[in-house]
Amino acid sequence: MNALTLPDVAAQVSRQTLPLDWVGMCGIATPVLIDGQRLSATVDAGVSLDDSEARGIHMSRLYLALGSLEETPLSPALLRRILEQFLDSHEGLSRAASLSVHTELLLKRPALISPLAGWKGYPVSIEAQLKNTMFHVELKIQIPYSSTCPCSAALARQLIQQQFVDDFANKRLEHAEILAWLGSSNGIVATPHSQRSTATLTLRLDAAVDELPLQWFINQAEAALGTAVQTAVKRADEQAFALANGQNLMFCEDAARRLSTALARSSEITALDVRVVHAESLHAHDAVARSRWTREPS
Ligand SMILES: Nc1nc2c(ncn2[C@@H]2O[C@H](COP(=O)(O)OP(=O)(O)OP(=O)(O)O)[C@@H](O)[C@H]2O)c(=O)[nH]1
Repeated sequence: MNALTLPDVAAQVSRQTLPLDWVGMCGIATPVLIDGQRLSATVDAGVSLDDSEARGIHMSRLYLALGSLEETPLSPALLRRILEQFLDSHEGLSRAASLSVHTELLLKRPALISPLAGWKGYPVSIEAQLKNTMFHVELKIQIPYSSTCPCSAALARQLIQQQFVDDFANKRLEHAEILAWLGSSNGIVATPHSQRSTATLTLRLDAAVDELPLQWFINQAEAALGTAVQTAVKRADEQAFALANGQNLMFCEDAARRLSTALARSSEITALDVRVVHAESLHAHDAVARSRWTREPS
């Protein structure tokens, strides 16, 4: 038996006629090339099935079109070429195609003070769509950071003041005694709560952008947030981190506003969705804020 005699169910007419919005494969394993790194990724690839009578799409044609992902650096142009192959190989069946690449970008980050550095992983998804010649790319990036509650800091400061009143009431203030008190556990009788937090940025790239500026967006976001989580840490780095957090108190609302304002200045994007999650240590639930923004067409 040769290939010509193999039954082809996809080519049959469907008994139920109904177009489908999306048909494809999710979780295809592949290497991808981003910023000179060869990364392990999973891909979701699909097309619409607009021919309501066609039994199925041709999944092998989508799968084979993904071959260039392991050889060519990932870019909007490459994603577009693959999506065009999806549609060319489904002529008469499909008018829309989409491709999502999920991976983790690894960036080496220096310590705050010591000459150390370490790797940090940033989960990213690159999602491309082609429909009626309209092509667009969205980047989804997750960025971990640290946040200290401003309300908790104010309440802790008040308790420290109260302790000072209790310990020094009706006493002559001696510099050496106060210095020693500040270094004791009474001098910091309460501490504000802080938490590891996550910002998820969804950015729609302007059609003129011909690269994937993932690192640039991550750097912009971390600069806006101010207290990125660290990699290699010695005591000097931990002390600098404690100072940075003390000078950078923020509610989830503050974090969402800072990110939205910082990224709205970027001409590379036409739409932005910022979602921040503060995994509270005060509560068993999270504090969450969201900001969405779309550039008006000029
Ligand atoms: N459409 C469809 N295909 C499926 C599904 N699950 C598995 N497949 C298989 O995907 C394989 C590849 O399909 P095709 O691309 O049509 O393969 P082919 O007919 O050898 O390739 P062409 O000659 O290019 O059409 C087939 O063996 C299908 O059985 C499904 O749910 N839908």
